[in-house]
Amino acid sequence: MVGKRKKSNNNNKRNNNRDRDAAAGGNNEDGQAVKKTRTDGTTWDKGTNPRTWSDIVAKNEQFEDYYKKMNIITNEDEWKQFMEALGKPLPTTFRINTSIGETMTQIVRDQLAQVISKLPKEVEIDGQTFTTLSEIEWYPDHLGWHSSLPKKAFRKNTVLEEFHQFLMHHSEQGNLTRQETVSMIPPVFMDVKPEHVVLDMCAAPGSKTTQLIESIHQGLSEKSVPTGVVIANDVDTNRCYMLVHQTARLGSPAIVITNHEAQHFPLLNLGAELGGPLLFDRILADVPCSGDGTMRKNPDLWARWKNHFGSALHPLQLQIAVRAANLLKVGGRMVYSTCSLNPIENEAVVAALIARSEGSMRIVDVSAMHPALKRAQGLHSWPVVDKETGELYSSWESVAPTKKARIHPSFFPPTKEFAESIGLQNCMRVYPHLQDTGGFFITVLEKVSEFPNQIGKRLINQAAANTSSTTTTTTTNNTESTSTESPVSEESTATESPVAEESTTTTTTEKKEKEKKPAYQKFFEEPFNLLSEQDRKDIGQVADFYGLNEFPIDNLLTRSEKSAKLYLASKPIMNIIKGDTQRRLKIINAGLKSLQKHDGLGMMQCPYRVSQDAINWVEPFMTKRVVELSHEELLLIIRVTEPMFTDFRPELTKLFESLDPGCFVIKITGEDTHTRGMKFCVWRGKRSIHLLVQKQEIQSLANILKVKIEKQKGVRNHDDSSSTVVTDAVTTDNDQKTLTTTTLQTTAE
Ligand SMILES: C[S@@+](CC[C@H](N)C(=O)[O-])C[C@H]1O[C@@H](n2cnc3c(N)ncnc32)[C@H](O)[C@@H]1O
Repeated sequence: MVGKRKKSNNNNKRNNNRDRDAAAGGNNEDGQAVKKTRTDGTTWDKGTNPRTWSDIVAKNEQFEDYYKKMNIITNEDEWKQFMEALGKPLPTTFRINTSIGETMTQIVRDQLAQVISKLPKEVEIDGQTFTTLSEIEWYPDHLGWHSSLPKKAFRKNTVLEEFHQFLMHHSEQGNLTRQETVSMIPPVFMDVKPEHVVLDMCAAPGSKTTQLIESIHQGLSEKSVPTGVVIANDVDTNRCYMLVHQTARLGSPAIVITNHEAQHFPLLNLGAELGGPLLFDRILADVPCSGDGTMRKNPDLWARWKNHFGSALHPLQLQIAVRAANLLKVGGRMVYSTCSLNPIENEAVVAALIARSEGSMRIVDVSAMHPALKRAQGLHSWPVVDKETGELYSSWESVAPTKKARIHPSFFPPTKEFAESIGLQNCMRVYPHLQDTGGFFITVLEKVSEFPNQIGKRLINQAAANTSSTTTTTTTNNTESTSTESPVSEESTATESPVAEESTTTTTTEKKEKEKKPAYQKFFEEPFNLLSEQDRKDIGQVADFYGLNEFPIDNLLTRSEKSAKLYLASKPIMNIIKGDTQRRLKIINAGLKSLQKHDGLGMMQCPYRVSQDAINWVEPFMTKRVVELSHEELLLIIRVTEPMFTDFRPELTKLFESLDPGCFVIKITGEDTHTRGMKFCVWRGKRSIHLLVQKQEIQSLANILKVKIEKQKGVRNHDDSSSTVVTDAVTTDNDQKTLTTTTLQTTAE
């Protein structure tokens, strides 16, 4: 009898997992992507024929029936507008990145203004009128933009083509991010300050992460290192490498990329001297969801959408939300968001989290923030639909006992009184027809006191006692405290959820299955380390060579024994590396590769070159080897690839001759809005120079500056042998970009 029940429980669990994976749509059980992406950003399921919008029938009766029953929109006319908007492709939207520094941001703004001045307001294509470019009204500081032009329009005339080039070039350079409007919403409600310690729990592919990093970079002076950090986490290792790629474009010393299940994200004890347990000022829980708010971007979802997708993911979503609440500092803010319209993935999770928090979490009323953002209120009630029969349940009590394994009490709405008391209406629902976007759900929450059964409670109290005590010197040793109060053991009691409850009935076979770890759990990244004595000596040499007088050497990390690469990292990252002595945090990448060794070049005075990704952080500290060039001189370097010293004006020829061989930095001066303020790492060879920038980026630069790159003449290499050696031995920058776009498998650095 018992055995039978176990078997049925296990079957239920397997079915639940299968449902969850189907609902999440993005990954199979091994964490591998089962979706493919077209060049226009839309996706299709692997193994099926890729289809475009013209083949899509934007209709699914089950979908319409379900959401009518859910009463998400009660007005019949509005419902029609909603369905009509859902059945159209998404407009192109983007935002200008501010983390590239004030000068570059202004340059991009100026160029955008130039593009806009040439663009007609509207264009007609095949009898239809499209707005070329308009501002996203609610997005702060005129940084968000919206174009309803279809892709094919860009090829129709030269002005639009120019706009297209602008978009392509600046996204590649990391100066702007193409991102769906609704996806920009959660970070702007997080109110991230530069000194904050932020966790993005389900971060890949990372568009919101980049916004969070921008807030950390906000208002920094040129000669500084950020004081905060964003830890961007994802369970899927391959998607973590997408994060590496996405965040590399921004070049931030304030980023850590980790690979954990968000629901088990470790609470690190950094030791008394480093502040004790690592809790967060801000957490984004942009959880895996059924994604039916993205049907405009992923039209294939129309054909496969099922009414049980939402309930399949609810347990995991709740576990992640509970973990987030535990990891948040008291007084800290978290945002829970999904790109789903389903109340079971949305209000139900928020209500269950608050109920479980026993008053320690509250929903923040943000209706006065960003008033131009059109939004609907959170729902107070909804029915739960039986997957097989379509029957509607209004309460858990009315569910047949045989169904109770799959239908959890937390799927149901709370009582009217509870919903009102917690202000469930303050959750935000963004519908496609409100401002021509996808669909999204966002709730801002605040932690007002410790969570019941708060994980790491003793460590937290101890840290609080340490900070308030001015007389006692603490002797708590990091390893001791972890062994006396292991956050791991607390995790299991803290994450109560239907999924966790089910796992108590695991059979031996299942245990064995579990032991065969899925691919995403294998972890073989090289750890990050503090600098050794030898490294510090080498840095002395580097500092002399580049005149790095006040460079923050204490903010450097290495990764391999050879210390081939030095990473600039903000203080909270340094604290994590120092304090996480047991290496519990599975770090894929941390900080920003700033200096890189060029092995095999014994004749070089300085073993390190500056990395192009970090140029904005390193150059302000350089008192030597920075050369100002004009716009025309940059064009020459791009066109000729390896110009000789003598190709430049006499002063420059002399200057290049007087530099020791190795890396130096050029800064572009003058009034040209395309290039003013740009900085590049350049190699000084024996008689010629060349950019230490990835080929692809040089090509994109050439496109926007309308320069034709000349084929390199072989003879030049013979003339200038050192430059040939240099070209072979010194790879251009952004190794990580090449890595992520090609194999996505090896160690990312
Ligand atoms: C909605 S997407 C996140 C989008 C992302 N925040 C952005 O703005 O680009 C959900 C992500 O959650 C990840 N994920 C799924 N289950 C997870 C888990 N248990 N823990 C952490 N991440 C998970 C998926 O791999 C996916 O990358």
